[in-house]
Amino acid sequence: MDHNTQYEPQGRHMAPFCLGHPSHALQSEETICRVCGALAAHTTLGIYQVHKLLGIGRSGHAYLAHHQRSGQPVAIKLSAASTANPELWQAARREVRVATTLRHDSILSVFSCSTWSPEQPASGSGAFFGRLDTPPQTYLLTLCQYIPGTIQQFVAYLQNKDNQRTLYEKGSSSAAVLLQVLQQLGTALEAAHARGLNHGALVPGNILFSSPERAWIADFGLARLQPPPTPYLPAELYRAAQAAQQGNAQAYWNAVNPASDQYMFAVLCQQLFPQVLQRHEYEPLLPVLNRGMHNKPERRYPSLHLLVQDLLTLMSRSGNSRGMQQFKQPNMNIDAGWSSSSGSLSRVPPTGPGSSGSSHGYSNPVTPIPALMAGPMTPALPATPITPGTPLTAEDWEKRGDKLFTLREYDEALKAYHRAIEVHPEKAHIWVALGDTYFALERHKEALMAYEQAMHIDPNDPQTWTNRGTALDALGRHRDAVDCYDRADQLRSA
Ligand SMILES: Nc1ncnc2c1ncn2[C@@H]1O[C@H](COP(=O)(O)OP(=O)(O)OP(=O)(O)O)[C@@H](O)[C@H]1O
Repeated sequence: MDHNTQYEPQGRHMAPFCLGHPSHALQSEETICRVCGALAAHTTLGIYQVHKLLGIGRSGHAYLAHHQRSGQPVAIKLSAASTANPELWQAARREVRVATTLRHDSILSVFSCSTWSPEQPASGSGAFFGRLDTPPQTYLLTLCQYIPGTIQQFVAYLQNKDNQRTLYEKGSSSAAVLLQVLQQLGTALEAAHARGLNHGALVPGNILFSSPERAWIADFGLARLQPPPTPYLPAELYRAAQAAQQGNAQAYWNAVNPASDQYMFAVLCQQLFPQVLQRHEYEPLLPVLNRGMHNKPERRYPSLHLLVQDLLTLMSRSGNSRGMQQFKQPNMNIDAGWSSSSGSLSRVPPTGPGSSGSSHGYSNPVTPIPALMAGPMTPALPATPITPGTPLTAEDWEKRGDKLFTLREYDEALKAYHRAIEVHPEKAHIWVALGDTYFALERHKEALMAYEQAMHIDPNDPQTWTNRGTALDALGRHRDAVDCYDRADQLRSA
């Protein structure tokens, strides 16, 4: 039975009907359709009114909703209770928060992740966010950034002859745009891996586009709740996926890792290339993808950015290098650019000793595939533990804080950031880092105070507003939180 993602009701005073199938009749008080499980049109969830079904994924429905006062669009996802157990939900919520604290340009922002039950009053108080006591008929409700473009639209854009001509006139090409997007996705995944986060289901529905040149990965923390279908599932996860299908979702949750994300990324590339590139453009790239999809995880690339780097180098070398020169600029070097000039991520430190002087620049030669195939996987986190030393400068303390945060040693990270702040109380970004750390420890009041201190120093940083909103959400102050998100949006679009 096909569901309906096209229908967007116009009037506000129509008889209630199901957003999934307008023909399904609903009683006036019904919020969820008893036939297909979709929400009724115009359902109000707190201060948002649901307008349209965006799609149905493995674990639930995604909707477009609007903030009732400002009209700001958001995406709301509802996953039914049967998709995960409460402990896993808690873990998912933690991961969602950590993913949001990454503040990566290509990781979808999640505003809140909580529970909702249709029996609760659905309008007015904003009290739809429940606690995780998981009563029956509870849904995991995720409120996140709405990103209108799909991967299908992206492909259609690059296939369009007029667009190809326009890109050509600008000195670019479909290949260059595709690679730019793959690079964004690659850096997002790498940033997540560096924080110990694995995605777990890089399926097309989880790749969104705010413009043809700007891609986002959705559902960090949520995607892992359910295994993806073939061809995205790597062989090493079959058993865990089977266990998940038999009710042990934890098995899949625990089994995903950076190498399995790399596999799925390579599968996505394999699907995209023939649709966007000429055969002579993508054939030289297939060995790279084959390595990314190797049956043995240890034979894949040590990290995803090496895979992207090889794609990039090979594409630049092929006859069709129009628009590729941009990727050779120094700030596209993943390691060197991640913390500052690429603007992609503000707080992810280099992931290993010596990585700041990295040799992973895109202008480097192709990684020799056979030579590395036999090598062990490079761990995403520093192999050597951080030994207590005597850092001399505030910058050292800050770096130490970053590293400890990456290692999830939040208590120690707190100490390090406090030391950095003692010297540099005027640096807003350290207060934000401190706030993120308190947040990771679920010390929400202190997180809020740290974010507010950062805002006092720099009131115009949209990310600080978003983080403050997340802390307020966690403290149950949902209306204040939404005001923060609104302000963040205003600042971003200013
Ligand atoms: N934040 C968002 N903004 C805009 N559209 C979205 C957003 N999130 C999801 N969608 C749309 O809704 C559809 C369903 O999303 P959902 O997350 O439920 O499943 P999926 O991503 O397609 O698959 P999966 O469950 O395997 O992750 C997506 O395919 C996408 O088109």
